[in-house]
Amino acid sequence: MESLFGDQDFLDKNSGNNFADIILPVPIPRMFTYRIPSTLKSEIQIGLRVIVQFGKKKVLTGIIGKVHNKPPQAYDAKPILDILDAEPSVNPLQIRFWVWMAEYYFCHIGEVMFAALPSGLRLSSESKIQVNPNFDPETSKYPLDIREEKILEALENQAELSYEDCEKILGIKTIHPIIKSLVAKEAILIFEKVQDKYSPKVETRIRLVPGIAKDKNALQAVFEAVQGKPKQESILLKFLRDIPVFQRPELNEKGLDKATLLEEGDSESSLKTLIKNGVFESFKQIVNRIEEVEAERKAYALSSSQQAAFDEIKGHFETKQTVLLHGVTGSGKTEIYIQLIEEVIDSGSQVLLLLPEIALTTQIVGRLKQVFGSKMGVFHSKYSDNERVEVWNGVLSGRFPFVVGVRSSIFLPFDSLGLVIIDEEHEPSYKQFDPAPRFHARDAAIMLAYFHQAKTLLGSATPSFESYSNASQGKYGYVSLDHRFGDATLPEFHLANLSADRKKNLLKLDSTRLLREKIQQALDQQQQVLIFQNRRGYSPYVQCEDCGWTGQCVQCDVSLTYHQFAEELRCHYCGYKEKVAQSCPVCGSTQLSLEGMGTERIEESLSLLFPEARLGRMDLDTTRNKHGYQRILDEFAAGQIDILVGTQMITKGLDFGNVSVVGIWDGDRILNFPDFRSGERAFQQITQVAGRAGRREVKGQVIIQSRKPENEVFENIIRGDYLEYFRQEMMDRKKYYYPPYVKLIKITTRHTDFKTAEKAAHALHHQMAKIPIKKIVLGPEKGVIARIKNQYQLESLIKLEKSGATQSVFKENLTRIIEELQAVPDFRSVRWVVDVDPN
Ligand SMILES: Nc1ncnc2c1ncn2[C@@H]1O[C@H](COP(=O)(O)OP(=O)(O)OP(=O)(O)O)[C@@H](O)[C@H]1O
Ligand SMILES: [Zn+2]
Repeated sequence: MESLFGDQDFLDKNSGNNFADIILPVPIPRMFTYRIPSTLKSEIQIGLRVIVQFGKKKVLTGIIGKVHNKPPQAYDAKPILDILDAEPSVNPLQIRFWVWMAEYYFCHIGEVMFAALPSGLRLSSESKIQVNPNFDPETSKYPLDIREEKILEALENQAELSYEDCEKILGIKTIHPIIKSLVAKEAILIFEKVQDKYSPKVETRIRLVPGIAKDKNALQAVFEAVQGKPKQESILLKFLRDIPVFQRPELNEKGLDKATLLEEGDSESSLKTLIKNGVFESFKQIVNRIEEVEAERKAYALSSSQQAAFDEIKGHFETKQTVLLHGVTGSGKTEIYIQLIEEVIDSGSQVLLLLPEIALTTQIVGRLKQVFGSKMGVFHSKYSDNERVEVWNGVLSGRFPFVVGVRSSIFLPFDSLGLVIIDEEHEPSYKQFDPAPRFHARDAAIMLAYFHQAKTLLGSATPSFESYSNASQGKYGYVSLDHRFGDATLPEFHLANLSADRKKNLLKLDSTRLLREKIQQALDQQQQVLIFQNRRGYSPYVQCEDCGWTGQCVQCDVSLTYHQFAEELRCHYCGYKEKVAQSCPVCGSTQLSLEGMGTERIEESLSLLFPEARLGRMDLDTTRNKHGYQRILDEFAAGQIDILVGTQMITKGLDFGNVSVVGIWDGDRILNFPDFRSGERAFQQITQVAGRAGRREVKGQVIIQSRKPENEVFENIIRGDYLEYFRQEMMDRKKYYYPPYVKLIKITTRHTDFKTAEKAAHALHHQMAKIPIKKIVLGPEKGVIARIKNQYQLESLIKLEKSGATQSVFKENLTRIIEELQAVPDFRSVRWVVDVDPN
């Protein structure tokens, strides 16, 4: 990858420049240029929040992206009205990264900004203000003037005010100087929506008043006074047990959290009495939401092959930015990461470790926490916004030199990354599907590392073909670990023939005899079993046996999945639900049958087949709340579940010693993915889930059920022959022009009316064909799902040669074409969604 623009624009501060490009929270493709008034010149800096006028009436808050001396050609630059903060909110490297992302993924820079900023810092077309919860008028260093006080008064009655509200309250036209001053005085915060407000977590703490804490006689007197009042006495004793005031006076200073003091059931009113009588005092303190955990162990010593891999990685880093670590499942990649991370943070640089989905990888996060303790920040997708702001601030303040996070953690305010690690780099979930920016976190992270001049390590047991081919061409360093850590060996594979079993009447509730036997053996030896099926719910189709009717979503062209627990039919695309009909809505027949197996139904079948086994299920439906996933994992780890049925959630990173059997319920379903990557994905998915078996002493066995076990993909997987499989597939990719040989761009045309969508898609196609570069334009064709949420989807696929220049020409033209089409009256409400490097 190459930088698309020069470095100097982004690195220099303002040196007599007259113009600034501002990133605004509005849907315009690029930054907008404003004039820097001479009064602000000395303060202008990249990353500062500023106030500008946009259009006739709107006043917006934006971020300075660039300063320069080129006046805009198409319009007269308006002046920047004011600067909001003394310090920039984002650093120049971040801005540079945003610009790259908007350009590469063909979206608005405002959209990137929106994805990147936690809402506490986010800007929108209607910024609002709230009281800063840390603000205390009594102790504030900065006196407020009358108008400022008026605004704060108004905020006492109303949680939030818009700029316009403020203007009305004061009866003036230009509110921004006052807002700015209030922000500078730390009296208010600017935010976007009420529910996004950042509020620090406040704890009430209790301590002995100084007169008592420093005087044994005074304390003695207190004890005498509470004699006969056992409730008060008990609180006093509890306090002194936790805080030995005379030996450790500093602990009394810090106080004891009120909740802890009262946790053994002591009464709140007795505590109040003690406070009223001048024994205790209470005070408030802002605390971290993110728990502090001390490191509990040192990194393990590496085995000799791990050490060799570690040395090779570092050797490659001498000459290459990126290295691919191809290590089979259970080879101990995580321990190698740990050593590298330690080295880099010891040298004073930052480290980012990306994981496909934190909730799905709590085990690895736990292992890292043991080693890095409170130096490590965790950036979850299930975190609340407040928690995100704390991680953001932790990176800024240096509290977290190391962050483990999901794809959006690439936007954190790093200023000196030394290393970025992307674990399970092949994972499709690294790609953001919706909304824009539709970025691939692996590719974006490589770019981010490049901007920081940092190294990137990609780790996987089943590398993506993109990365493997980059490695085989020498663009990336390549390091391989081909056996498991310790004495563990790779699992043994068996194919179980569904068709043959059916003919011989051996099939029971869709399970083959072989699978049942292997499960039984595992249960007999107190070993655990994982069953994988990539389909949640009970059954994916409800069908009328008389007329063939199937239950369809009213808004999407997909069949509804039956969920037995909820007794509902649900659409997995839009969330539509309906109660199950007792009879067919078309012919009235009551012969409705449930076709196909989802995880819910498999769990039920297994409980019938193995009544003595304890079953568990892990899928989106059982893990919706924040701790659902962890609970199931804990039960599994504690041996309270014998057979765990799950979707792709059970394929990632699980490291349990007692799993001896992995069953793949429907191997064919994995292969039948309507996509050029289906083979690659099948290889990855099956190898990964199989890799959960036999990770310690017990030998692992994997059973794949299939109607067509002779498929050669299975053969390659079973032989574990990644390279052979890669070679075969790459020949096809080359022949039919697919990545990594070409660059793909998918454009989806959406509209509620099919005819309009079709017309618009053809018009687009026609225009794109005229762009004067080498390319292949396919389509437009109905999407895999022709209609989602009442929007028809038509897809065009563009294949470009892999050169930066070609892509720029194409994207420039595409911007123009879409703008022109949007001006056509018929197409005004058509939406075009551009997806670069689609999954
Ligand atoms: N040097 C070491 N000393 C002690 N234990 C180790 C060492 N290296 C790895 N292990 C243990 O071996 C097991 C497998 O290692 P790890 O989970 O890191 O493998 P992995 O390559 O990440 O596997 P996967 O790709 O399947 O997730 C873990 O339980 C880990 O704690
Ligand atoms: Zn739907």
